[in-house]
Parts: sequence; C-alpha cells; structure tokens
Amino acid sequence: MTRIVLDGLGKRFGDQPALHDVDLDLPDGAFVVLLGPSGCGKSTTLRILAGLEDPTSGRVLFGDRVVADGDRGDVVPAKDRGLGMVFQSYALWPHMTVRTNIDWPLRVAGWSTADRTARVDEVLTMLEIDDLADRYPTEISGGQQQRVAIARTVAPRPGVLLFDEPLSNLDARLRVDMRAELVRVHRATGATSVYVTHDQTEALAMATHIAVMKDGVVEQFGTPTELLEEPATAFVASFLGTPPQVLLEGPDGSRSMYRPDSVALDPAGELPFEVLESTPVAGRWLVTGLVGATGSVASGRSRQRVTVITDGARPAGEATALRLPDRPAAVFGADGRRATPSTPSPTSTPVTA
Ligand SMILES: Nc1ncnc2c1ncn2[C@@H]1O[C@H](COP(=O)(O)OP(=O)(O)OP(=O)(O)O)[C@@H](O)[C@H]1O
Repeated sequence: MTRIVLDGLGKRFGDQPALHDVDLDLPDGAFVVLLGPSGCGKSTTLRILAGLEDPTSGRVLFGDRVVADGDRGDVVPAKDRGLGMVFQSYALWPHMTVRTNIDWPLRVAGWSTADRTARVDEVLTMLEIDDLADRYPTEISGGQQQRVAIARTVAPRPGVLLFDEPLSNLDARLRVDMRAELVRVHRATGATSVYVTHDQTEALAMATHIAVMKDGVVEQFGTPTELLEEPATAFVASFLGTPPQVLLEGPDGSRSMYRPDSVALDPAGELPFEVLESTPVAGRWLVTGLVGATGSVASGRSRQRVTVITDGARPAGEATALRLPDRPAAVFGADGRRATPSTPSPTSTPVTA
C-alpha cells in the first residue's frame, strides 16, 4: 500500500495551462476518484501519476519516494513506479490465452514458475474468470475481456492502481456490475487506487475519497458524504448529488443553497416555478423546472433550472411556486466559495423575479 502526495503540481502544454498548483494527499489504500467535466485536467493528473506525462512544476510522491519533480525535471520511469493501469481499451494480446495474458507481466518481472501459477490461479478466481482461462480474447465478451485486463493489471501486486474511465466502453447494466466488481478487487488488493471519471454517480458509488476538479484546479477533496453534505464551492454543490443542491442566485452574484428535499412546491410559495419534467426515483419524484416568472426571459434575466424532491409527479408546464425554508443550508460568495453557512448575509436573498 502506498500513500500518494501531489505537492503543488502544475502542468502546461506549451503556453496553455492544464493544472494549477494541485495539492492532494491520498491515504494508503484509498479509492480516490478524480471527478470533473471534460477538460478539467483529471486525465492529465492521472497521466502524470502514471509517468506518461511529466509535470512542469511541483512533485508527486509514492510513499517517501519522489517519482516526479517538475521543478528539477527528475522523473522515475513508469515501469519503475510499482503501478498498474487499466484503460478504456483492454489491449489484450490476441495470440495468448487468458491465462497466458495474465501470466505475462509476472514472467517479465522474473517470478518463479510456482509463484506465477499460484498467483494466476488466485486472480482468475478473484475476477471470477477461472472457466475462461484457456480461451483466447476473441472467444470472450467485452465485459469478460475487461475482467482479464484487470486481472492482468493486479497480478503483479502493484501498490498503486490507476484507472482511466475503464468502464466507458461497457453498456449501462455491465457498468453497474463492474463498478461493484472493481470495488471488490480494490478491497482484495489493498492498492491505493486513482480512478478518473466524469460520471458523478459512478464516483459516489465507488470512492472512499473524491477530488472534484474544474479548470485545472481541485475545487474540493473529501469523502462522498463530506462533498454531498458540506460542499465547499457552488460548483461542487451543483455537480454532485441526485438531484444536486438547489442553488438560487442573488442580485449580487452570490448563491444560496437549499437541500432539494427542504424546498416544497406550493402555489403560495415565494418563487414562481414552471415545471419541465418529473422523474420517479425510489418511490418519490424529482421535479425539474425553471425558477422565475415567465416574462423574466424577455426582461433579459435568465431563469434558473432547479430540481426538487416531491411525493407526486407534476405535469410539465404547470405554473406553481417554490416555498423555501427560513434560511439556506449554505451561502456561496460571487467567487463561488462558501461563506459561513450559519450566518447567511442579508444580500444573499434569492432573486424573486
Ligand atoms: N497533449 C496535449 N496537448 C495540449 N493540450 C492538452 C493535451 N492534453 C490535454 N490538454 C489540455 O489540457 C486540459 C486538461 O485536459 P485533460 O485531458 O486532462 O482533461 P479531462 O478532464 O481528462 O477531460 P476529458 O474528460 O475530456 O478527458 C484541456 O484543456 C486539454 O485541452
């Protein structure tokens, strides 16, 4: 097991900055998800950990060992970092059986025949692919190929496992199955794991810790519960959760956060709300709509889209209103950073169209 530290990590492509001063401390044995929209820098971060890309500033440590130093230009080659990486594409050797594919990295690393046989049997069982051992990659399904690729990666017992959107080529059902499978494999290996995705549901389901990234910056690092319950920025509050928090913008650019289940639909409420759609979830309904009077579009004021949780469905087009609790759960300043939640400022009153 390996603690991973990113210390002031920066990356530029030419004069184009991709990462700004990223500090992260990933505990031994954690399953960390790098989460964020396209272009936020998550793959670049993973590629720097993997040794496929070099940082322009800052350092990466695996345990006490500096594996990349952007300021000095020192890097440890990928093959000497004690890591395994799983990509979207499985890249199995087509002329080798499943067993030989998994055995290959152990052979390269110089393991004895007895140790190799024992370890290959162990990971075949771990990934529940024992009965496929003598087949060739073309004779098994895409999901099975991904299991073989994972088995091959974990076989040499790397201290660090890196995953670059490994499930994105699988269909929706298989993705959900494989997600649980990967968590089980992570627990069985104990390897510190870093997993890149833009899918917040996947992140929340798998991670012990999540780093939410935007524009090359880590907006927040914490456990799924911390991020859901105490988002540090308006972006985190709007990106995570099904549904995400209800954010209402004040005239000064600040935003008030309300928990979606604390906001009621009530024609007598203070904020006009037009229903767009209702989706059933676990016996309740997510009702999405636009806040503000219909005429506000014509007046140039944009209408905010929010989702609340209700007991029943609401017809699309219904004009009703939001009834808010007495005070917001948190307030974010115009810079998006969280102001003290317990003392919301008077200027943070949401827009009343
Ligand atoms: N090889 C490269 N050359 C130039 N710019 C790059 C290169 N790789 C990434 N970038 C830029 O760096 C920024 C971060 O890209 P990165 O691929 O890390 O984002 P990402 O969050 O993984 O996005 P995606 O989910 O689309 O893969 C983007 O602006 C991207 O255009």
